[in-house]
Amino acid sequence: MKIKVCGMRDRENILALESLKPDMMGLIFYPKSPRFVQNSIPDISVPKVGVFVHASFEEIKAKVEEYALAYVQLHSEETPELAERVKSLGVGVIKAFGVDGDLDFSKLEEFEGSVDYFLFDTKGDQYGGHGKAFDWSILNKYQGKTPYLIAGGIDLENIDQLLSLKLSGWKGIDVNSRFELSPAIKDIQALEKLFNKVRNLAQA
Ligand SMILES: O=C(O)c1ccccc1N[C@@H]1O[C@H](COP(=O)(O)O)[C@@H](O)[C@H]1O
Repeated sequence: MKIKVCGMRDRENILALESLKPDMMGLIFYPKSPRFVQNSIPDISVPKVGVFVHASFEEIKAKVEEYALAYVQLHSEETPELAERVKSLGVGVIKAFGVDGDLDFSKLEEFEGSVDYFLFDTKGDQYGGHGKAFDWSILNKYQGKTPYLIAGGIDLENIDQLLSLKLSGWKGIDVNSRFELSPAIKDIQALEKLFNKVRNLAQA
């Protein structure tokens, strides 16, 4: 089970998180986010994911180069054509979809083969980072080939329930605001508890 920690920005906090060896670390390049990254980021061994909302190919390319991103997360209404252009930069692509009471699975089909992961996040009045979970049981209907991550309000209260689910295609979790002490500053001790739960389960 992969663990992505998103919304990082602060140098010391990033270095502390690196010691937990997450599979991916997310940097948010959306100016309206309280986690918007404009500063430099320390060199780390963890693959970095740039999160974009309504960004052009040129903007994404510039950040891929400046921050040595391993993945690009497209978190708004992007087209499969943009996803393919981004992939041609040599990065992995994560395409996010908002989930509320329902999810139109046919919307995913046009991205099959163009992206490395889907990411299912709770639909809300902002693009992400609202800290609310969706009803994960909807993912029992998933029949696609692309592996996916689950995001949206994951915390120490609901992780046991989430980890008890058997969902086809599910490869990881993405955590963010529910582990924050303040915007973009994560509680490393709380994350360590989460990592232990997820990794103990993987060994069971
Ligand atoms: O966190 C943000 O500010 C944000 C802004 C715009 C797009 C995505 C954003 N974050 C993503 O939100 C999900 C889940 O966050 P949470 O756990 O519910 O707080 C995660 O995929 C982040 O990448």
